[in-house]
Amino acid sequence: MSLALDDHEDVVDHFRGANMRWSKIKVVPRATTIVTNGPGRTGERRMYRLTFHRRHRRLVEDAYLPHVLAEGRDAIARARQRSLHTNKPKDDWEGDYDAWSSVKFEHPSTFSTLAMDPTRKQEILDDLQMFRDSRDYYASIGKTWKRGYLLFGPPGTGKSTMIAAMANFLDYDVYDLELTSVKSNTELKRLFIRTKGKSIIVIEDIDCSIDLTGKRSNKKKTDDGEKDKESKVTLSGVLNFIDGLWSACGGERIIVFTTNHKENLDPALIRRGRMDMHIEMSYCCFESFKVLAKNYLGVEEHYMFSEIRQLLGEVNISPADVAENLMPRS
Ligand SMILES: Nc1ncnc2c1ncn2[C@@H]1O[C@H](COP(=O)(O)OP(=O)(O)OP(=O)(O)O)[C@@H](O)[C@H]1O
Repeated sequence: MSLALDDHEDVVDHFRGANMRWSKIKVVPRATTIVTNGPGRTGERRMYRLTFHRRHRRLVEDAYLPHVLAEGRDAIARARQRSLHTNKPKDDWEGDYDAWSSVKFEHPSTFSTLAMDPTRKQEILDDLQMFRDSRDYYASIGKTWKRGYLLFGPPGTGKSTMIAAMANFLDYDVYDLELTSVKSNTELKRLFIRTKGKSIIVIEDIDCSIDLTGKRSNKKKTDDGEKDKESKVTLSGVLNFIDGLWSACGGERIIVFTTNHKENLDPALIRRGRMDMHIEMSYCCFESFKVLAKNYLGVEEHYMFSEIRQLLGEVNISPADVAENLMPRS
């Protein structure tokens, strides 16, 4: 729902026993000079006027205006249509503004459907919450408002699912950066500059995208088996991307790397300050199993649970494999 006021229309808001009257007014400058703000505009300004009894002045300054601003921010966030962006190959760009293609972000994963150790889950939630609420703190210590998370663990343990849960929790957009289709550090920089705040920038399987000598990995081969000679994103390009450039682009961005092999990554890439929190996604423990059983079967207690607990202590099985087995079979 959106509300608007017509010119000279009034609306009264009741706040803690006080009446707050909002009206929309037009102000035409008295100066003879005509200021044009675009076609047909003559410098006329429209604004909202708030009228209240003088005895409510402190209430308005200390409580009502902060309340209105917070409500406004929430309304904008609620109305915001979130997007999942993926980078296009450079040849398809019609300019930098066209570097990303976007679709509606509609992943259903949340922290309550995410199966992992509950204590660790709470730590991550607290960390994200703290990040989101720390704009003033980052400004006061002179650091850019950004945070890096490294998600590592075997396939099917929920790294992508965690990213979706983070985006849903924070109400952020997701930029899924496919590094293997970026041809140079300059292109990487241009892609980055086109990202917006309130977003999570994701590089999945980072170890498969660049190698530790700073050259591109040889994963991507041309048809005749030759290495793709055009690929020139380097480790230092990625390091610049993570820290050097942030300051140019404002804040409220999270960057997430995922990998199945943390041990293969250059320590420079994942040191604290770049990847602030390292999160291990591991095989299914009993606590994770209970979340999956509840999600998939609606079962919270079962006579087989003690046997399952024992089995999960003995074998490594990913949450993806457990989930697959909990799906109804035809
Ligand atoms: N921890 C988890 N909690 C809930 N569901 C999970 C979890 N892990 C895996 N799943 C289920 O398994 C599917 C695959 O998991 P996901 O893609 O998140 O794993 P991944 O660790 O990113 O795997 P890969 O390393 O192969 O990319 C998900 O769509 C989800 O349904």
